[in-house]
Amino acid sequence: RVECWVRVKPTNNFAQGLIDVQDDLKTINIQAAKEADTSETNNQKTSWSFKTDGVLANVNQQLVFETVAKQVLDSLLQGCNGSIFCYGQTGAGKTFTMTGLSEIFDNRGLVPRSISYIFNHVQSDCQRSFNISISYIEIYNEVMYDLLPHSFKNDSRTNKKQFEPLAIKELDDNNFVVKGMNCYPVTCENEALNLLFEGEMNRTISSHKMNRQSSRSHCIFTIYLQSHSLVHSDNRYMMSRLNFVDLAGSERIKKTQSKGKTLEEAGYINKSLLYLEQVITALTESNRGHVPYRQSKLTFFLKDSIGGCCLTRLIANVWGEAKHLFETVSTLRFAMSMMKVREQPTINTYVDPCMQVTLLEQEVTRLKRELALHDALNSSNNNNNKRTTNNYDGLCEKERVNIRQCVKAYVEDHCDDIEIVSATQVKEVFSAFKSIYQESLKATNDAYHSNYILLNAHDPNIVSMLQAVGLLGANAAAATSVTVAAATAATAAKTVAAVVGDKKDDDKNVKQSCKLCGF
Ligand SMILES: Nc1ncnc2c1ncn2[C@@H]1O[C@H](COP(=O)(O)OP(=O)(O)OP(=O)(O)O)[C@@H](O)[C@H]1O
Repeated sequence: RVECWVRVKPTNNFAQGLIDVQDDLKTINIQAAKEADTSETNNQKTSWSFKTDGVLANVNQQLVFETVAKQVLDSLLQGCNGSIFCYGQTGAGKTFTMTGLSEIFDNRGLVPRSISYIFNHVQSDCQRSFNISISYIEIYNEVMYDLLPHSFKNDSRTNKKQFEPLAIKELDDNNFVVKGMNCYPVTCENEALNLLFEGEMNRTISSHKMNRQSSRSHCIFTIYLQSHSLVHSDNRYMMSRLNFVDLAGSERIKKTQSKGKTLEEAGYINKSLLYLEQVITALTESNRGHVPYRQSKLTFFLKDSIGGCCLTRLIANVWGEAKHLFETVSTLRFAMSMMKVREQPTINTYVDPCMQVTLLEQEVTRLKRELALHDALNSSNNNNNKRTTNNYDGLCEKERVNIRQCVKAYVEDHCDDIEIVSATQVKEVFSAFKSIYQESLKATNDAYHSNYILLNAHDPNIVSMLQAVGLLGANAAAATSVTVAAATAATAAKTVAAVVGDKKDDDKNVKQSCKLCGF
């Protein structure tokens, strides 16, 4: 299931006694006080208990990264899709968690830390090669924009009209593309960070009573990874992507006192968050077939990014003051729904079409060669070029034994032909010849060594002894190589065979020689 973590924004007015984080650092109990603004939560209910995956209170950005993002990143590098959401009321710290503060290095958020983590990993991985690219979009007032349009280098945001709205085009039930969305390849951490900062500049931000720099849109920063093995030359590759979803904050108009444009924005924000909630609810209902993804751009875009095959994490940002108790309860309720969404991350493996073509071409060439040989063999066997069913796979054990028996029969002169119908068989026949030859060579050598010993023909004593017994002529001493085999000492050598140059002694001579030598 989807994991949900609660991040509590530091405040001097923490609602002590109303919000109680248990020792397990997972359970949050909330008790509404009379004076707290809880009128809209539930008329009857005044206490709640929420069991989450963990509460991150008074923790630094690094710990949030390690707790929430690391596992998703490792899985991304393995080829699984992932999503990290920040959800919560306006001003609760979503953007701080996601992007952080660029002025202070230690305050950088999940996105820059993740970029750094990914590049560290890919640069030290000698097993795979990676291609990384980045896109950054926002959904503002139910219209989708590219925060990194082609002209972004010379064009900072002053007016939304400068940006072309993007449209989602459905390819089939499971796939869609965002027409016109740019996806930039990046080769190092700095390139990726530059894109993040460029996109940040283009985000729609307004000021209201609860946040001077309130994001008025849902922003989705996506890192795409494609990787090939450097070790195995196969045609498969992996593709995965990770969405960092910084949702616009839900807000109560009464509190933010939004007017005019900000009021209109708040309407869109609240409505799209409601649609997101409906999607989450539908995903948790086991027998519900239809999930209303199409109700908003946000849910449509995130269709395959909430649970399912995608490893999903939610950070529920809360502002733990008594006056925000209603929003805290509502954020935690959303987290509870999200925790019911099931997930089963899967590795996205694809076949590289170019490599597939190369491999198939190689296979065709091999088969053509095989076929040509097959035809040649058939025509020489007077088969009128008629092709028989051919097996291009390796031979089975039975076929190998058969071929070996045929070759043996051929070598021992029991037959005149070996029937061959494929190149695989030719290979096997050669291999059978080789092994039969080696076996017979070994058998001959073994027999020779068990019956004879070798004498050194350069040893003058041996030479003069052989001359004395008449096995060598006087001039033969100059022979470059003399091999004399004598019967083993153990059996007192009954036989001596001597070969001097091309002179061969017959058995009778040998026997006489042995006697003379005293063998
Ligand atoms: N954990 C934190 N530590 C320090 N400052 C924080 C923390 N969380 C939030 N803040 C500060 O609170 C203010 C509001 O945070 P932020 O803009 O991230 O909220 P938000 O949830 O994104 O709001 P909105 O939905 O309106 O965009 C910022 O000045 C931010 O620096």
